[in-house]
Parts: sequence; structure tokens; C-alpha cells
Amino acid sequence: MQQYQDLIKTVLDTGSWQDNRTGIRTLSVPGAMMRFDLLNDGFPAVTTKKLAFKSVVGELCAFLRASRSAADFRALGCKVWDQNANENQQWLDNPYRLGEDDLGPVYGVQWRGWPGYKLIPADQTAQIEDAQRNGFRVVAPLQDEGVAKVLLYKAIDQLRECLDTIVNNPGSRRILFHGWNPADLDAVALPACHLLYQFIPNAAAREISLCLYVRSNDIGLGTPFNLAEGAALLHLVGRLTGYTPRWFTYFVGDAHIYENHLDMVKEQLTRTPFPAPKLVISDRVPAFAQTGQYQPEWLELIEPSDFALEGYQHHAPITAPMAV
Ligand SMILES: Nc1nc(=O)c2c([nH]1)NC[C@@H]1CN(c3ccc(C(=O)N[C@@H](CCC(=O)O)C(=O)O)cc3)CN21
Ligand SMILES: O=c1ccn([C@H]2C[C@H](O)[C@@H](COP(=O)(O)O)O2)c(=O)[nH]1
Repeated sequence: MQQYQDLIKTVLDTGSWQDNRTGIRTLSVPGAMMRFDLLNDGFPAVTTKKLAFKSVVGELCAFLRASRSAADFRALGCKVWDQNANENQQWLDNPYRLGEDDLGPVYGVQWRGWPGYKLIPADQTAQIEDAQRNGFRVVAPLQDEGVAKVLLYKAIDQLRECLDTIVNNPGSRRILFHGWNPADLDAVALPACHLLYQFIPNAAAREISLCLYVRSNDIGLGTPFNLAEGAALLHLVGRLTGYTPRWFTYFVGDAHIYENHLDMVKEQLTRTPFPAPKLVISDRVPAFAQTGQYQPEWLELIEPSDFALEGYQHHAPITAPMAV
């Protein structure tokens, strides 16, 4: 994967030193982009070190199940959330933390159950009825600054709505889900880094593409994970909706290399990337294109063992400490 080498080079050549909350400074570049042709170039697994693929797909499955406990991530084979859940003093002191291993309403909770509220004047019955038809339920009548209102609530399954739209209205340019919930930023171990996922189906070609925006990206540890995870999600969505994964475009806001990761990334630059592997999703995950049956419940049924990399050649493992 040449794109990852190029990103490392760009940051080493043009980055500037920045301080941040972790106490480990970074070499940072404001804004970077990589694009992958998944159909013709294969799966974007980093090859200049060993990608912890089992951990990546474990994390993805935990997100798909709306997990908020590092214990659930561990049970699916992913340990990378332990430190954020249990070793950051600010989070340990946060009143929203529900005890050992809790992360708060992170990624999957927002993807699958974004807390949606409406506060509607009690006399707007047409609005209230419309909201109820859309799945909102009345929580309580209340007085708001002297006006009688009704509070309604719905947990919004943004990801499921994306799949529904891909199947029913693929020309839509509004097929996206968001992980950044401003009302919950004070209640999470870490505000979402990969936060905006937009699916772009091409109904004529039966191809689907993904644009992903990552606000802050740890190029040494986070980027390989986030790339593999975004691409695996696109493959899964394609399988369940009848589309072939095509372009995966990856945008980064603050693209940075931690000072204690410099040896790791420089070592990777001395290594020649291998050809990309292929992602295989197990046959038991039904292909809409073959069955003609829409089965979005597989978003929750999928297991880490349903994902495999075929022909994954990689250089020797290297790792470095994660900044907490
Ligand atoms: N500083 C920081 N960087 C991150 O990339 C990051 C966080 N924090 N916090 C939350 C998640 C967790 N993610 C992580 C955290 C650690 C690894 C990591 O240590 N990876 C090792 C092996 C992991 C394994 O075997 O499971 C690696 O060498 O890739 C990867 C992604 C991405 N995120
Ligand atoms: O999926 C992820 C999650 C986290 N990161 C990195 C990016 C930053 O280095 C830290 C988060 O710190 P902030 O101060 O909140 O930006 O974790 C990642 O790359 N990918």
C-alpha cells in the first residue's frame, strides 16, 4: 500500500511539532487524503508491518453491536480500548463513566442508537403525530418557559437507515452516518476520531463507494486500523445491499505521528510494500445480489471470524506505545 508510505513521508517532510493533551508531542499536518480502488487494487491492509486484523474486525463487530464496554470489545478479540476505558485519569473521574471498562456512548452507540429528541409545542398535533409515525415516542408533557410542550424520543439507527436508503433510493446523496454527537462529548472516554461515513452507490454500475472523514488520526497505530475497518465495513454493506465495493476515499483532519512512533514509521519507509491482499467475507453472510432478499440483521449477526484476508503478505511486526 503505497498511499500509507506517501502519507508518512508527507508528515515527516512537511509536518510541524504540536503539543496535545497526551503529553507526547506529534509531528502533524492539517489535512490529508488517500483513495483506494478496492475493486482493482485489493484491500488496504498495511503490509510494511503486520496488521492486527483480528483485532480490527473485532472492533468493527463491537461497533456494529453498539458496544460501549471495553469488555465487549475484548470478548470479540480487540484489546485496543482497554487503556482508554481504564487508564485515563480524566475519564476515571468523569461522573458519566459507568464503572470498569465503560467507554460511554462511543461510536457504535451513536451509529446504531443516536439519541434523538424533539421538543414540540403541545398544540402542534400534526407534528407530534408525524414524529410518532416516524418512531418517536412521547416521553413526557412539560412546561418550557411557560409554553406547554411534548418531549419525544427515538434511538436512531443511522447505519440501518443508510442500508435501507442504499436499497430503496440509491440515487440519494444523503446516505451518511455521524459519530460526533455534541450532546454526548462530555460523556465519552474519547470523542469519535473516525466520525463521518458517507456511502455513494452507483446504481448503474452496481458499485458502492465510501468517503470517510477522520478528524484526528494517529498515523502509526490508528490509521492502519481505521483504513482496514472502513474498507471492511464497505465490503459488508456492499454484500448486504447488492453492490460491489469500489472507491474508498479517506480524509484526515489532523494527521499526526507521535514522537515515540518515529522509529516505527521510519523503519516502515525502508520496507517495500507487498501487493494488497483480498478481503473474503464468509459465504454464510447472505449476498443480496444473489438471494434478492434484504437481510440487514446481519449487521448484528456478523462475527469477527466471518472476515478473512486472503494472500496477506507483510513485513515483520513492529509496534509502539499508544498515547493515552
Ligand atoms: N493514541 C491513540 N491512538 C489511536 O490510534 C487510538 C487511541 N489512542 N485510542 C482509541 C483507539 C484505539 N485504537 C488503537 C489503539 C492501539 C492500537 C495498537 O496498539 N495496535 C498494535 C497492536 C494491537 C493488537 O495486537 O491488537 C499495532 O501494532 O497495530 C491500534 C489501534 C485506535 N485508537
Ligand atoms: O480510531 C481512532 C481513534 C483514535 N485515534 C487517535 C487520534 C489521536 O491520536 C487520539 C485521540 O486523541 P484526541 O486528542 O481526541 O484527538 O487517538 C485514531 O487515530 N483512530
